[in-house]
Amino acid sequence: MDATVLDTLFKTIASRKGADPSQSYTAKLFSKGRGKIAQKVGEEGVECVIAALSEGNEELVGESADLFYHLMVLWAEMGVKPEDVWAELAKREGISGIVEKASRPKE
Ligand SMILES: N=c1c2ncn([C@@H]3O[C@H](COP(=O)(O)OP(=O)(O)OP(=O)(O)O)[C@@H](O)[C@H]3O)c2ncn1[C@@H]1O[C@H](COP(=O)(O)O)[C@@H](O)[C@H]1O
Repeated sequence: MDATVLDTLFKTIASRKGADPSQSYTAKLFSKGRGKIAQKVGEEGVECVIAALSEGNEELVGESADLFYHLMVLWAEMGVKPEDVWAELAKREGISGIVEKASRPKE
């Protein structure tokens, strides 16, 4: 993942808070609120699944970009910073998902 591209995108997204919704798609999303933004993240996730199962790599790349964009709008809406997510990923580096799952407390 190229975190620089994502960090730049996040700064652009954050700069759209309070901007004119008729001039900026991001500002339009912010004006619609958290529910709509979260819904868009879900839709783009489903579109990634459809691209992978019924379309092809080109479509998957496009839908993945849509997903990242909408997810970052959700982070900005919620006050989550990209560094928070990068730090969480860095914390997991070298820890196998299988080992992590086995270490969870039994419910
Ligand atoms: N990366 C993106 C990006 N990816 C996807 N989209 C928009 O996301 C929308 C997704 O398409 P859909 O068909 O799901 O949307 P829709 O049907 O219009 O949406 P709804 O009716 O469901 O609300 C399209 O309008 C895309 O243009 C994006 N819009 C903006 N960006 C980035 O954000 C920057 C700022 O954009 P503005 O806020 O518009 O200036 C841009 O320069 C880009 O870098």
